[in-house]
Amino acid sequence: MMGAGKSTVGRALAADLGATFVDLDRRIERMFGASIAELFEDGEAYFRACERAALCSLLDEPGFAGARVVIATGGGVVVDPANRADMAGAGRVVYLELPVDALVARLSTDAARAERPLLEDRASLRERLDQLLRARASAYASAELRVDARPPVRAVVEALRAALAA
Ligand SMILES: Nc1ncnc2c1ncn2[C@@H]1O[C@H](COP(=O)(O)OP(=O)(O)O)[C@@H](O)[C@H]1O
Ligand SMILES: O=C(O)C1=C[C@@H](OP(=O)(O)O)[C@@H](O)[C@H](O)C1
Ligand SMILES: [Mg+2]
Repeated sequence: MMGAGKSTVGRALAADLGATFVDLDRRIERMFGASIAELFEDGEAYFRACERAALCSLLDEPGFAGARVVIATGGGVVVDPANRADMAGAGRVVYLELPVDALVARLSTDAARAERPLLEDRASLRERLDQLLRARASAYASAELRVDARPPVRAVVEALRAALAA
């Protein structure tokens, strides 16, 4: 989910593993020459199409198969079943799990919400996150691995490494 720490933890994990790090949101922005917020101005469906195109282009890159790559996706990538299938086929998919209270705490700044149009203009951040978590529960449950995202970044990275090595 947004705010769980995918971008932060993913970058640190990649550095530890000597792997390439890709933040899919940044790749979408480069590919389409627009910010996430700008892409959402044409509607969520348009953003999802851009997101799918960016994921496919990454997974189809020559040399991707067998490369050491850590990808932090956006939290909504799993809404499209085709993305779920492609990610499961391409690598190990990890769900970073965080209770809604902690998500609210991490997403309460204006900057965090400006980068995440789905959370803008909502009276209650908690209600919106609860609603999205309910809608996405089965998609998140389909991940191969689930890691507790509450501890400090370093501890989450270590837990990820242990889960991936098991
Ligand atoms: N383990 C953590 N403990 C405390 N704060 C964290 C942790 N992981 C990430 N954060 C903070 O939470 C916010 C959201 O993190 P981010 O990596 O952007 O999440 P995501 O990519 O899943 O939306 C950032 O301010 C980040 O510094
Ligand atoms: O969960 C979502 O639908 C989204 C998550 C965001 O990424 P983060 O999960 O990195 O915040 C970004 O892709 C977009 O705002 C939509
Ligand atoms: Mg992110």
